[in-house]
Amino acid sequence: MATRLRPSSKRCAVIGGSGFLGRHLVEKLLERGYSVSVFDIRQSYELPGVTFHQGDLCDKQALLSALQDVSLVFHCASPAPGSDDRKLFERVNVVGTQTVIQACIEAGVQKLVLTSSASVVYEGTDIKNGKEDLPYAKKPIDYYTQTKIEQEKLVLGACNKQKGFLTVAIRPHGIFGPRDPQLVPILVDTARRGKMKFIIGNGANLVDFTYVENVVHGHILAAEHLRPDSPICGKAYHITNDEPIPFWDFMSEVLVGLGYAAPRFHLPYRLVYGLALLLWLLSVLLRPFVAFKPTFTPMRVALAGTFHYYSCQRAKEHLGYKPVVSLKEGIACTVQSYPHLKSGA
Ligand SMILES: NC(=O)C1=CN([C@@H]2O[C@H](COP(=O)(O)OP(=O)(O)OC[C@H]3O[C@@H](n4cnc5c(N)ncnc54)[C@H](OP(=O)(O)O)[C@@H]3O)[C@@H](O)[C@H]2O)C=CC1
Ligand SMILES: CC(C)=CCC[C@@H](C)[C@H]1CC[C@H]2C3=C(CC[C@]12C)[C@@]1(C)CCC(=O)C[C@@H]1CC3
Repeated sequence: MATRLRPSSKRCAVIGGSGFLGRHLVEKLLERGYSVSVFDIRQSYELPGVTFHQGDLCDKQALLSALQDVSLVFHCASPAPGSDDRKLFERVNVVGTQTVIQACIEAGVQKLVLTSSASVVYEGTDIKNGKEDLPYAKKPIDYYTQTKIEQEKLVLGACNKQKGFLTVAIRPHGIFGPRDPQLVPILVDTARRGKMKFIIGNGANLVDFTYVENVVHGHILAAEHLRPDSPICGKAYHITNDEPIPFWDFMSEVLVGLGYAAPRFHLPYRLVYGLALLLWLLSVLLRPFVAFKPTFTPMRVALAGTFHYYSCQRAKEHLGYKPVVSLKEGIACTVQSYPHLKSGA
């Protein structure tokens, strides 16, 4: 019988490696001497040292060919959080994650690092310095959050020291940086349409935003600390910039950096939330006749008007985590990386 070679510990796979976070992770892994297989539904770039496998993560056979001789897997694929396609979220985040776990076990992968989200505990109300022992949201704010919860439970529950399959989850929050397809582009689009004039609430709500390189750093630390004797097996870790900032100060710094005016006029939180709820209901009721997507969804209003920042103490103690890029530096690099989004461009 042929003996299966023990996969090299420097050979890894990044599922979702064509995406924003995934690509930054791939670049850092290459810098650190790993060879990388990317598995993604699309191929968005080419890099020496990277083998691309295009496929859907619900397809176990396709996954198995990407996981050959791989000892470490990062799973950071997900549909975009802005979508409201419940079936897609369930298929990719839940069924797909079950398939990833089965494929990892069959392929002899030893470590699986999941990109979860700090929002798994967020219900639309204030969270101040939240720790990992907060219960999962009983009423998740959307299908994205609901399926991120199920996904995290599946991955952490699959950790099995006896069978040599170790898992850990990283919970970042509000990732930003060069090539982010979401935060800065949506912000600029809203500003260009003249809708970024108002501050929702009193503007004092602190929120975590995390520069993408810090998120990458947290993932690699977790992978390298994941051993049978380590306390991190089967656990979740908040990874943020550890510099909570008023939501509207962060938005204003990015806007002003790109040449747009900062929002100035205050609107009461409850009023805006009520209006957003009404608009959302209307958009659902009218969907068969007219398609319109409100900019200020109840989810965005809640994120813009409440406190949601998290403690990274556990990551500091167990992983030796410390952000490598400050918020100020992160904002400067991000603004610089979007010349085409500058006002007047
Ligand atoms: N951005 C943020 O602020 C935060 C993100 N996260 C988590 O981080 C992870 C990465 O997010 P981010 O980089 O922003 O997202 P991206 O959308 O940029 O990257 C996700 C990648 O996964 C791919 N993908 C989607 N469905 C499948 C599938 N069925 N099979 C294979 N690949 C698939 C996407 O392709 P396509 O684009 O074609 O869909 C995309 O290339 C996600 O798990 C997200 O939940 C957590 C906290 C905050
Ligand atoms: C009010 C307004 C129009 C703000 C524009 C920026 C928003 C698009 C972002 C502000 C906070 C962001 C955020 C996420 C997506 C983009 C924002 C709403 C997530 C929902 C992404 C996925 C997660 O896991 C949690 C994030 C929380 C913060």
